Amino acid sequence: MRVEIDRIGWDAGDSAIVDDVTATLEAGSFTAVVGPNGSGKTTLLHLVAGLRRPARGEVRYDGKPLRDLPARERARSTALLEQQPDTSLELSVRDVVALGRIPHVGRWPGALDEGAQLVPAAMREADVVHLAHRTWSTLSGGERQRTQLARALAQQPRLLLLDEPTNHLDLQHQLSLLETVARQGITTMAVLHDLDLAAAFCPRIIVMSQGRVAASGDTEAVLTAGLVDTVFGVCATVERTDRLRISWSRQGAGR
Ligand SMILES: Nc1ncnc2c1ncn2[C@@H]1O[C@H](COP(=O)(O)OP(=O)(O)OP(=O)(O)O)[C@@H](O)[C@H]1O
Repeated sequence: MRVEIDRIGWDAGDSAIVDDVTATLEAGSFTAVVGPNGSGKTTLLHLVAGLRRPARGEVRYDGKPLRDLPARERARSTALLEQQPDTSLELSVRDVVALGRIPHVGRWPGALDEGAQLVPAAMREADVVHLAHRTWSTLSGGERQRTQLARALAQQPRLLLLDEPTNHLDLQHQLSLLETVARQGITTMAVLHDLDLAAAFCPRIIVMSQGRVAASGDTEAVLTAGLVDTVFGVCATVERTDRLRISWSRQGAGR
């Protein structure tokens, strides 16, 4: 799915939290959204998901204004992984993953029948097969994160929106989660704090600063040492070896 974000804005009281943001997510592309704390990344993700309605501008899915899409169609096409999924669920991991089928079948436990093939496949992809019978509330943060990814994959969305998906994950699982997402070929937008991971996995990037786009486009062109200093206030080294690498050295002068 191709997503156009066209001059969108969203306010809280008198403050513009997201302002005049324009970007395109090409079909099948993987885009990182980076920026300092409070720069509007999660709000932007929610606007693209349709959880918030822009006060200005519009979001289009394959050319159709998101506000005109029926809620069911939007729920089928878009999967959102939130930062802090609910912790009080008493469902098993397999049941949580099967919830991903609800937008398609519209009922429970039909979601489990219909997902007979897709649910285990998604669990294998996200490395949670061994947790199938564990209760959600007993999982570690990283196990929850991977279970939520399996739920999203079981949904077979056309747009995947991830809010800090590598939060809580050990290094091996950070890499495997991003590799798993990248090989799906689904249009994906992920809020990431780790610039090196964004550089390694996301060919496209949107850099947010104070609610606006500070820079966007091809990650290799956008992520320069100067930009990292200006936006994050950190001295960084950007190298192109086998891949684009970002390493920080110390606080910079930019902010
Ligand atoms: N409903 C709201 N009312 C008032 N302020 C809000 C509201 N939602 C978000 N904000 C403010 O808007 C700013 C952007 O929030 P947002 O969560 O989008 O930032 P972020 O870039 O995702 O931050 P972080 O990296 O810390 O997760 C923050 O200062 C936040 O406090």
